[in-house]
Amino acid sequence: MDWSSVIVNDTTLRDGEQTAGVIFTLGEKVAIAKALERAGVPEMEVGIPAMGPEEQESIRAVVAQCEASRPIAWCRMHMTDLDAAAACGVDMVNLSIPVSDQQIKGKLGRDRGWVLAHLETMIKTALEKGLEVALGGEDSSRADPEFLLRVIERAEASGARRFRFADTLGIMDPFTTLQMFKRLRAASGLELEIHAHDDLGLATANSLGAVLGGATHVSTTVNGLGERAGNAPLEEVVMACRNLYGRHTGIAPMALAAVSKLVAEASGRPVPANKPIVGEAIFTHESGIHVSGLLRDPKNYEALSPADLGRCHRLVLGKHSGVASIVHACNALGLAPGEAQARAMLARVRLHAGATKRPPTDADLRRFFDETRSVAEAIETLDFSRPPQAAS
Ligand SMILES: CC(=O)SCCNC(=O)CCNC(=O)[C@H](O)C(C)(C)COP(=O)(O)OP(=O)(O)OC[C@H]1O[C@@H](n2cnc3c(N)ncnc32)[C@H](O)[C@@H]1OP(=O)(O)O
Ligand SMILES: O=C(O)CCC(=O)C(=O)O
Repeated sequence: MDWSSVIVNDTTLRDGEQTAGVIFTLGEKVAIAKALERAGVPEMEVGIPAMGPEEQESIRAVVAQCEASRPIAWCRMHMTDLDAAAACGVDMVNLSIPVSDQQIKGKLGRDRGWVLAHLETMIKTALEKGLEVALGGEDSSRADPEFLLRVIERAEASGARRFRFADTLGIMDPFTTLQMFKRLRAASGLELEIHAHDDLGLATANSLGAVLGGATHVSTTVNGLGERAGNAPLEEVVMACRNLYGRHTGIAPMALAAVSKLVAEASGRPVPANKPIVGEAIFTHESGIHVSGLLRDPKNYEALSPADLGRCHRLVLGKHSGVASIVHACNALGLAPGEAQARAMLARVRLHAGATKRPPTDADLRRFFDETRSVAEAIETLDFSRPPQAAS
């Protein structure tokens, strides 16, 4: 295993499209796949062949354009699903099976013995059809860990190359995920993938826990699309693996913004302004102390390098600005207020922000400059060494 890298399996086109109300046209699917491939995403889940001819057509179209990325189809434990996948031209499937007692009994009406026997039959059949197999353990986080180990052992003996641990309901935390993956890693030589959902806002953290515990692969979706609260966002996983652990994904940070924009438009799910990595406002600063610190040295308030992402810092004026912000904004307009005038302008900026909830425009700032010039001049000529005169 190469512990300096992590392999991303992006499932925007499968779990991402399962977001309620989201649907990609064939053209959008191909465009997203191309963008992911250009960005350096090595694997992508491209859809569910069992859904029928239309889905199969779009899978074939995506497969046809994949050169560097490996397309993977999602299948249930049905022969017909495998046949449909093979007909789509993929050479690898994620063959999914519930592994928690809750779902084995409550969803499939089966028992553990059936799961072990059936996964063996299905993996062997897939291999005979020329399909490599990742066994997807649906609801792994609610499974009995001892049974999970038996599932993985049987999958390995049957010829699967990977086991995917799905936290289907997003109920894990990073610490238990780390321990779980250490245990699975110690027990098996298979590739191990984490598929994390974000119901508790922990999908990225749990994916990192899995990576530290020995996961070789991580499922992601662009902008964190996916069932309910979504999956681990591609952009967060890539940047956190790189910046925190020096683990490379081969995915270009510079490409993340464009992929995010494309998926936001195609999905009709806008990206919140403060969304980590790709949000429009993540490098925008208003607070006086931060702006003053940034102007002295950007490293004072830089979690990520905006340049790595093809971005730059943006400074705006508002209620929380300080004098340094005002002077900087004025200088950019060729204006040079002294300290007293800058303080007078700051009062105007705060009034403006309170009244409009917007930063001042350049024209507003020029007006504040003109309006405060005489006040500032008057203040600057005051002689504070003389006691104030009593009113007559
Ligand atoms: C956790 C996940 O994200 S799993 C992926 C979920 N994604 C989707 O469901 C999106 C696409 N789904 C579909 O288009 C449809 O549900 C289809 C084509 C897969 C199946 O459609 P239908 O035949 O109408 O079945 P329906 O959706 O009503 O029920 C699902 C069936 O799959 C079965 N099933 C669920 N998981 C599995 C599995 N891993 N292996 C085998 N069968 C399974 C269910 O038991 C149920 O079977 P039944 O109808 O014989 O009782
Ligand atoms: O089949 C799998 O590997 C996982 C399916 C899935 O999307 C999930 O359980 O959340």
